[in-house]
Amino acid sequence: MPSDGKDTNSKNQPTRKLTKDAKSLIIYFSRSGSTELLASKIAQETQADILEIVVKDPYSGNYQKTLSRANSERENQNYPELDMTVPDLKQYQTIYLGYPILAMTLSHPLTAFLKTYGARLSGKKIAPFMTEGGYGQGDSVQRIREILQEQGASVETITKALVVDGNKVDRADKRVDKWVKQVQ
Ligand SMILES: Cc1cc2nc3c(=O)[nH]c(=O)nc-3n(C[C@H](O)[C@H](O)[C@H](O)COP(=O)(O)O)c2cc1C
Repeated sequence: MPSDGKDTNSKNQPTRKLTKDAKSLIIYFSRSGSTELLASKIAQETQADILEIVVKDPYSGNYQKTLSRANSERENQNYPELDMTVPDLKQYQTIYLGYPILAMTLSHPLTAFLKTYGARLSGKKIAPFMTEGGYGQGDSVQRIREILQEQGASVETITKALVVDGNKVDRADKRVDKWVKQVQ
């Protein structure tokens, strides 16, 4: 599995663009910036608002430490505490949900977000997108569905997911364009 090195997105200011009129919102978590780059491409195509998920205790820049933490969070179902405020989301019809695959599954900040705010996504079109290191989407979309159901959110529409290799996001424009058109 490729290491993504020392970098960590937690040192950047969280991205947050919430307007009065947008009908779509991109909600994403990114540890080392690849999912963030993909989210910015989707934002360019859709003019959607953007809400970055921020955790209180950021993941380490070290691959092994992050892997241990992600494994332990999964095994103990002990998901990270978030450090953000979330609006009521009523104005949005489509929610693009973005995350990296960490330890074969949905990143746990996304899990925490859905477990806390999932009910606010009820009745909306959910469009999952992710970056990964070559092992694919794992059970992540299934997890999104399960958690939303647990939260009592109605989940008729989860679109086909966009899955992009984290090292190839800069070359993914055509795929992003095609996927966004399918979602809309
Ligand atoms: C701790 C850790 C675990 C990972 N586990 C997987 C995995 O199970 N499957 C996979 O395809 N990629 C895995 N990756 C690769 C990431 O999904 C990939 O680097 C992703 O683009 C990172 O996104 P980000 O830069 O937005 O944080 C892992 C990366 C890290 C750091």
